[in-house]
Amino acid sequence: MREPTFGTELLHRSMAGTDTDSSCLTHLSVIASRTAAFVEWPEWVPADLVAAFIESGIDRPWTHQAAAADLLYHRKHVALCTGTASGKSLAYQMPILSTLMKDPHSTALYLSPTKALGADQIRSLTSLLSGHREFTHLQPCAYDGDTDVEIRQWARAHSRWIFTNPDMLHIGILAGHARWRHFFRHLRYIVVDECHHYRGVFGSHTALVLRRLLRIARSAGADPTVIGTSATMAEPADALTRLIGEPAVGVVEDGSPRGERTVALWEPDFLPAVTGEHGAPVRRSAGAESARLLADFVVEGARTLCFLRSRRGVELTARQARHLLAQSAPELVDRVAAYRAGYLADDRRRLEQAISSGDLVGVATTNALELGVDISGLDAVIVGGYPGTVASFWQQAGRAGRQRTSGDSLVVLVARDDPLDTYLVHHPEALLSRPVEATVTDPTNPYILTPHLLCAAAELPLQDKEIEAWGAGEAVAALASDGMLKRRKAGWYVAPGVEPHGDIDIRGGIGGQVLIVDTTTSQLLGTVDTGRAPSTVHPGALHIHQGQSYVIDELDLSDGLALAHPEEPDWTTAARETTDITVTNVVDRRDCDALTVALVDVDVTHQVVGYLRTLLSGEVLDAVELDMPPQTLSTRAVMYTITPEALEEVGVTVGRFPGALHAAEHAAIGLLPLVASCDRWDIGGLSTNSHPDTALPTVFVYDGYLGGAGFADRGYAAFPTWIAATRDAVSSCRCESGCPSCVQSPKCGNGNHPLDKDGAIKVLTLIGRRYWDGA
Ligand SMILES: Nc1ncnc2c1ncn2[C@@H]1O[C@H](COP(=O)(O)OP(=O)(O)OP(=O)(O)O)[C@@H](O)[C@H]1O
Repeated sequence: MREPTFGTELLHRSMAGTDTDSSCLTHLSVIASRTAAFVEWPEWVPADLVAAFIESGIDRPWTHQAAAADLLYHRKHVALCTGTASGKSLAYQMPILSTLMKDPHSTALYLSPTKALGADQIRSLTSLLSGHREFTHLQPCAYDGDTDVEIRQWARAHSRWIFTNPDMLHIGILAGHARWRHFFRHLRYIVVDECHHYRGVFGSHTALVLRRLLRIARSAGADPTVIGTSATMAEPADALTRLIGEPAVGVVEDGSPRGERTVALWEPDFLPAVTGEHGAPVRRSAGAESARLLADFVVEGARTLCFLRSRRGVELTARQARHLLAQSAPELVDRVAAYRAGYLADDRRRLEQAISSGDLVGVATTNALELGVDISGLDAVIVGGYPGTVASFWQQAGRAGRQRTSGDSLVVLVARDDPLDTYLVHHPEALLSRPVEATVTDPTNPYILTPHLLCAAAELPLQDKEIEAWGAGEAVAALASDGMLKRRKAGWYVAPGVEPHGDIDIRGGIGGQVLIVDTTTSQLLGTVDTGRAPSTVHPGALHIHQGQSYVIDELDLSDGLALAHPEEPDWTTAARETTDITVTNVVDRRDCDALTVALVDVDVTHQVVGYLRTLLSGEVLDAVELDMPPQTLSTRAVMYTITPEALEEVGVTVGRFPGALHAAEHAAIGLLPLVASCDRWDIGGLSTNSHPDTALPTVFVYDGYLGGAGFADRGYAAFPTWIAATRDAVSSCRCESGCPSCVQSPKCGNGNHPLDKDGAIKVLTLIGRRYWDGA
């Protein structure tokens, strides 16, 4: 028998003497520890800098740090992909600080997807440099939405290492690059931290912002080298190459030490007396189960981070854990807290210190603490609900075991009542042995590319060879015929009066924005893009802002306003919408006799018809009807058709077509995130007995972004894997005739009716077989 590990012992102790059901544990595995591989400091690092590193506690670099640093120093773009807490910062600090010390003009730019992470990096850099007069001229400085106007001016004139994010780079730096001429002329390094974050629409926008950055730096006479870092990046060299549009070298051999990590997969049991939609059984929620584990671990003295998907989930889980502790160990109640986005930097720092010092033993958090935060001494991580990607799962898992002594840790994934989570806790290899997913980006999506072309032309005239390199010939021709771009001798210019930068929301919105306003205080709570407003901020919708709940009173799409008031109801809402699809173009197709699978361009017309109010226990409270205007989205879809004869042959009679296809569609939407790094809310679907464009039983799964964010393309490329996993998920679910863990969808426009679970298994089996037969 295997020796008990730190993790198994902790789990065992926590479960002993509680009513926790051990049958919830579906899998347990142990990832072995690893010892450090050190090398000497590269000879090009100045002695003063080596002394500063040693003083900060780093005696020698690990192998991967020196390898990546050396490549970067010698002007090769590097993708560094090594584990969490493997000291990726040192890998770029070495060459950047060395060059900045040797060449008094050179500059560097650091980009992170969040402001908080940039602030952490500056803090650790400042602490490294403090007390060394020879570094005072480096002046690292943040330049983001929180930076005061005077500091911005100062930073432009004096800072040699700017810390910013892609949003600010786009709107605040590239848009006014003339004011940054000195900085760009000497730009030697660009750090793109936490690269795996740049996926989907945000990734495509960032890829174009980076291309614009490189061309501006080059036109100013510089030739910067890029390092991209991540603990969880598939094919790192290719991923960085796609992101910056230039070849990069990968460094993946990890020389840092690692403790033993025990991973447990956990499926909460069905609740005995509760039923959901159409009488379906309901499982205990991932949040409630996570709170129970959090309280148990805290009682055992294990410092634990518990990740939840929503801010509200964070608040509720912390509250519930404290409530449980009040009964069993009241002295520990105040050692548990909630952490959510929206905290000020100082509060966040205090909280991180309280976790590091052990004053706080348990913290429930959103993914705000997932990225690169260096908190030491954590023993356990609870992942309350699969976070959507394997990459995120490992990022969250990697927050534990960061202490240098043993570094042993326990990670528990608690499944939500949803097909993907169900699948993963019963197929551990699909989570634990699968490489992290490739980041899906598509910078040639014309809806994303076109506005960036205007920005690029406004920054510097566009050259034909750049247009070719960006694959932008058609988009430029369209802009020219619309009179937005004009050709002159020096290249393409924007037409007078065109100011394109403000029209881009690089976090995903394409098109207009709806402002969400609290009518009791007139405070702006946030924005949502117009296309998504009817399904997210419809009247009656629950909206969460920084952990506070609001209920929407009114949505005015023409004025771009959603009005809300604060309220703390004990229910959540999910919009119900109907969908129509028209196929506008077949991009690729594969005919396998009775089955056709195709990648198609489509126009999707949505109409929100109501919403469902669900109690936090999972019980459905009621369904409310709504009449919202229809909206059309041009995007990409994966589509399959099956002949009626083939369906009947496998025992799905005509009367069962709608339920079988509908259930197969729901489950496939739930499982697409397995093959494309997306969230189930990024995609939608439609199934029909006979579609006007195909005259056959047809299922569509479409990308929820204008022009597509690459998710449907990925589903098409991985179609057989995706369908096989979907079939497995549905058939391994223990419910009788369909539940949220397999074929029910939280956003179904038809109230999850009709659904035929057995029919779906037959359809999915049939597709899998025909696809391979047609191979
Ligand atoms: N060569 C080294 N020897 C000892 N300690 C080191 C070494 N390099 C880095 N460290 C320490 O390891 C810790 C983690 O470093 P860092 O935060 O840079 O890791 P990371 O790889 O960026 O982590 P994540 O991916 O989780 O953000 C820091 O406390 C750092 O001081």
